[in-house]
Amino acid sequence: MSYKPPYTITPKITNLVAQISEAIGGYYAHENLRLHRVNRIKTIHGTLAIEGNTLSTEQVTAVLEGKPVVAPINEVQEVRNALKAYELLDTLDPCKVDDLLKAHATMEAGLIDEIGCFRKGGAGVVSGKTVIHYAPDAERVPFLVNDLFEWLRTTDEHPLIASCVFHYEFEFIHPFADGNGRTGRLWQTLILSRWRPIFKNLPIENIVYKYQKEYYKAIAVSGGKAGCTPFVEFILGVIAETLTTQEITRKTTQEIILEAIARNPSITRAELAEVVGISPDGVKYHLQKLTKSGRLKRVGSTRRGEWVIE
Ligand SMILES: Nc1ncnc2c1ncn2[C@@H]1O[C@H](COP(=O)(O)OP(=O)(O)OP(=O)(O)O)[C@@H](O)[C@H]1O
Repeated sequence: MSYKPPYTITPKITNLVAQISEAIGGYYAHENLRLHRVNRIKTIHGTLAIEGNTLSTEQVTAVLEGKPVVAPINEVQEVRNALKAYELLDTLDPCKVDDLLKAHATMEAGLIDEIGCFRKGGAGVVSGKTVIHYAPDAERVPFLVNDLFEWLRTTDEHPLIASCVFHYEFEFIHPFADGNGRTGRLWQTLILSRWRPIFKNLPIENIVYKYQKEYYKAIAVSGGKAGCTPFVEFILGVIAETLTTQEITRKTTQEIILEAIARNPSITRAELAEVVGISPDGVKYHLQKLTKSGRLKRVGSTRRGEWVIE
């Protein structure tokens, strides 16, 4: 029988999925280059700071711009690698194990010997002097990872939930000698970006960093029969907070109108009012503005005609 990770859909999860889905509808999927850059820097800073990298966002920016930075050489290398790994987001297939290995090789280039391959030895997570997680034996790792990817390929779970479950299960397996946190977070972003491209631009890692203690706790209290329910709730909360607190581009009313017209050029004013959530008079005002500025043209009669986007 194929593997199914244990978790429960709680009311909190359902509510967060609804809240995030609603919020995401108001954001641009298109690239805004300045924000893309700002948010990518926040992402890289956040995901590396969780693991103890000391570079500031200014230093991460300098590395991105190819400027010299006074900092430990391996930390600068971590930043370079993470920047390259996040640049791969458009080309990686979230359901391919080979692509995971490729991402890991990029994330760990020049830092450890075992790059782009599963660990050969034991692994664990240590807090102070205490081992808080003993990862499964190395021989089992390829099978466990394959089972997890098979689940990801075939599940009809909502991507918001599936990506959190994947993230937790991945950290539990701890497939690599190092870089499990960074690669797991990258993979969740990858899965989410295939659902809504805006996720490439959302610095979720930055908010995870803000709640680093809670992130570790959510992993620690997950597991057993109850599965990763607490972790799913935690990460969905982080995504919801990212959507409300970070600088991301909101769609304007006119952009929503143009999108609706692109889908249906004969859409009526009343229908547009429904889509945008404003009055028909409000729609009229925006249609006039769009026509005046040359973005939109009416062809044919008022009743039977169509809109043409210029
Ligand atoms: N109790 C736990 N069980 C499993 N995984 C955990 C637990 N607590 C934390 N983790 C995960 O393990 C990650 C740390 O693993 P690992 O050291 O391989 O990652 P990393 O990206 O290389 O970090 P570092 O730069 O510190 O080496 C954390 O970021 C978190 O995702």
